[in-house]
Amino acid sequence: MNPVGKPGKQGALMPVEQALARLLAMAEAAPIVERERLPLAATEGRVLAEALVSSLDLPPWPNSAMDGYALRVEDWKGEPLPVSQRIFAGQSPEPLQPGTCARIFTGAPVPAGADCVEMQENTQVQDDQRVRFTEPLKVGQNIRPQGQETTIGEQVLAAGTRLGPIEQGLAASLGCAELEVLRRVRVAVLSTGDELVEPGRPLGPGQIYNSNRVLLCSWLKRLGCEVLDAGILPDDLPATRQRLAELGDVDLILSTGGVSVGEADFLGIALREAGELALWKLAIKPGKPLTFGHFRGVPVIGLPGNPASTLVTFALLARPYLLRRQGVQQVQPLSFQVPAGFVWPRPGNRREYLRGRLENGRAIIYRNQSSGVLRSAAWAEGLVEVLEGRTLEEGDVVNFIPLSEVLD
Ligand SMILES: Nc1nc2c(c(=O)[nH]1)N[C@H]1C(S)=C(S)[C@@H](COP(=O)(O)OP(=O)(O)OC[C@H]3O[C@@H](n4cnc5c(N)ncnc54)[C@H](O)[C@@H]3O)O[C@H]1N2
Ligand code: MOO
Ligand SMILES: [Mg+2]
Repeated sequence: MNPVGKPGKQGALMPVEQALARLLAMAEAAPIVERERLPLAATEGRVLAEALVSSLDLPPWPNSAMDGYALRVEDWKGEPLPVSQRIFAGQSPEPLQPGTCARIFTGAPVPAGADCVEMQENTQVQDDQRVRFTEPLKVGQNIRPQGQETTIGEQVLAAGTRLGPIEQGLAASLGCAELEVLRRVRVAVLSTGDELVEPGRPLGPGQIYNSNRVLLCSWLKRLGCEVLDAGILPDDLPATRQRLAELGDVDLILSTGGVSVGEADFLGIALREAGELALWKLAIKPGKPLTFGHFRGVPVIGLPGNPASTLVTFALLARPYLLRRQGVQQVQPLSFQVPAGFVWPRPGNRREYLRGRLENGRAIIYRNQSSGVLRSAAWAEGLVEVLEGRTLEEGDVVNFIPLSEVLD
């Protein structure tokens, strides 16, 4: 049952669902609970700490959905009705005089005594300014009743809701100037690898530029996290231990590289020796050596260093973990089924997440699916999921996960 193998051993691969379920359970066991009260405009991307309960009826009073005339349907007997008042949005009308109608505009309160609004296009105004109604009238028509959207005391948003423009707009419509949100998740980002050089510096022999660092830091910020950029860590066991210990005051250490079985892969070893390793080696491609554990009680996710592996495992595993730490329930990206526009002749023992896009309603994939090729993801619109053990003919149905679903 325990999937965690020893370095160098080809242990059993853990299915992706099982790994995700374990990660989410561990996230739930370490929830972020500290809160802060923020001005509404500053809550974008944050998570509600408590349910948002309406303190008013919305709309607060019946109001007109149209520009036209308010009347009591019973009063219309075929004889034109005189106009007894004009009501604009923002005004407070008098009760409607029996036997009359009121000129009314969209959003204006419907006067007491009126039970119908007719749009002006279905009326004729006589020379004497009385109004004739040209279509049948119905009680309630074009009136937005009090509390139609929300009534006092109703829960409008649940705790754990991520706040975006729509939720902020909804909170504003209820008059909330501030919201109680969870504090940001603090994530330390570590790039491991002796070969890494930051962009802007010359490349020496054997060196490559560090792309994972900016990719993850930007992505985490979009997810509302507080990012501690912990720079590059050399491939060295004592240095790895020391750096992990230094990064204590965070909710998560997120590193890339150094999790496979090479002689310069030290993250997993440091966790095994001085920490605790909970997950290692998943049936996912790219991303097999994904590592999860704790170092002195601090959760550590070690994403595989290949840039496309970093991207896929962050999207499908680390992102849900981070969101669930904040109590977010909807952590899995929405996806849909499309016919494959490619052939997949050889079944794999890992679930593949191919970088693909849609063309004429079919999923096509980037020509080079190497986990080192980040360009595949820049070209792609989504991840095409190919299950373990499957082959595909053109037209077979595959699951497509839009990248836009995981980027924030
Ligand atoms: N004998 C085996 N070798 C490997 C296996 C295996 O099962 N047996 N698994 C392979 C798989 S799958 C993956 S994925 C990689 C993962 O390796 P690590 O996570 O240990 O990462 P590194 O070895 O440190 O680096 C891999 C690759 O990625 C480049 N890299 C690393 N960090 C960055 C960065 N910040 N920016 C850009 N590129 C980065 C690095 O230079 C390597 O090319 O292991 C396979 N090996
Ligand atoms: O699983 Mo690795 O990410 O194939 O390259
Ligand atoms: Mg390695």
